[in-house]
Amino acid sequence: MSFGKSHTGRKDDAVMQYLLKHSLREHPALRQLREKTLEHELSMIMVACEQSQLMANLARLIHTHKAIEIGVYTGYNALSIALTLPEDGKLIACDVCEDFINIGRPFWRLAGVEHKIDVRLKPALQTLDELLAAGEAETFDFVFIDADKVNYDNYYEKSLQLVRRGGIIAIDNVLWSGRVLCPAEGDVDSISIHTLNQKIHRDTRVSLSMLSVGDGLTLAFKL
Ligand SMILES: C[S@@+](CC[C@H](N)C(=O)[O-])C[C@H]1O[C@@H](n2cnc3c(N)ncnc32)[C@H](O)[C@@H]1O
Repeated sequence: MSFGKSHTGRKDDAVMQYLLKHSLREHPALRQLREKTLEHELSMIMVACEQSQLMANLARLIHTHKAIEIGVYTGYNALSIALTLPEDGKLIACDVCEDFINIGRPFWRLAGVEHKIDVRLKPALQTLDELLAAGEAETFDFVFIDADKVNYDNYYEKSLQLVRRGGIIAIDNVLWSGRVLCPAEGDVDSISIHTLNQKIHRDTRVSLSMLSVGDGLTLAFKL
């Protein structure tokens, strides 16, 4: 069975296969969307399924009603979060590529949660500014940051304004396949992620955990 390519070598890793076989509980629409996405040329950018399940469990734990996803791709994680939301809950789904969204939408519909996913097709920073301008500061429970890396710090700062106390900001790719250890000169993505990792470690506005799940996941809990 193939669970995706987000985790390097996961198909050949017997321990990872065991972990997935004994813990993954995918809604049928999620499984179908993952399999459909694996046919896509950029499928390596899809979130790791066990990471998505962890975030959905956390979102449910804190009774998430309003969430934001920054970087949706085909919407595997968007669907996973939407499945945890109450009937009147909302996920603001930020992306710039309609073709990606169109791959996922039929599976959101199949799962009966399409109405909970509010797609905003424009640069995510613009969407976050619009939410702030609309008076939605401190009203969100959960944010997942997973788009262009050079804007990670901007996304983090805007998310801190939008999330309530006790809310969670989850940040993907914080280990960036190990390139954060010694970013090469001019490698702006690695430098941006590493700089934010250093900043969050010192940031007294949040408590945090950095997990090695997927490509590295930081969980920042707003104090
Ligand atoms: C790593 S993928 C997201 C994976 C997704 N979270 C999942 O569940 O599989 C990154 C996405 O960010 C989007 N993106 C890149 N730059 C963006 C921007 N400035 N604003 C919004 N989305 C952006 C890309 O189109 C791509 O779909």
